[in-house]
Amino acid sequence: MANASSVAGRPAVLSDLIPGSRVRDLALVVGGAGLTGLAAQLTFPMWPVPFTGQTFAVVLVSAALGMNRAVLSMVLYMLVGIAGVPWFAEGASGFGGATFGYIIGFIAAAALVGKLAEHGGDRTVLRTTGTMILGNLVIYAFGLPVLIAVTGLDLGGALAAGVTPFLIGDALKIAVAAGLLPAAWKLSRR
Ligand SMILES: O=C(O)CCCC[C@@H]1SC[C@@H]2NC(=O)N[C@@H]21
Repeated sequence: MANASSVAGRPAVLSDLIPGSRVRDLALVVGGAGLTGLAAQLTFPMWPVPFTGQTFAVVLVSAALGMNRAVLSMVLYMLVGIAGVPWFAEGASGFGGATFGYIIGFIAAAALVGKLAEHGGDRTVLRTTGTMILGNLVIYAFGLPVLIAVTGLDLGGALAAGVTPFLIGDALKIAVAAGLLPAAWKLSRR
């Protein structure tokens, strides 16, 4: 599942530095879903939307894996959770619910963050921060309509329940993730 630049011999995203192909890709996809499931259990219960570690995992995994593998990883995360594995926030599973839009948003964010990373959006702290902020905004954009539909909140109420309380925490998660990727590139000297 190589992308254009890794085919040309230059690693496009961090995980291209790992040798291998199919088995490597499978391990990365499964590992990314697993990390997101673990991060979902780092949670601070709030109603109707809990604070969790998921956004940290989503932006980190997406930038490190690139678009195709990241999208597959988040689709796997969603499908396994729908199938009954309790690895959504607070040990939940199944289809639907007030926070299901965010889970769909993880897939869209994976596409955007992964694509931007393939084009160098994870090479400096500043660029990585911008890439990850965009990904986080996509997660909110998918989360809000479902939150409104399921809870009956109006837009103002949904923003107050589903976005505003998370701005600082999500920014801190991005600050950590945005420091890790360029540092890893530097260590790899590529
Ligand atoms: O039910 C789930 O597994 C999804 C929970 C989504 C939580 C959202 S993601 C964006 C925002 N940041 C957080 O820490 N929590 C919410």
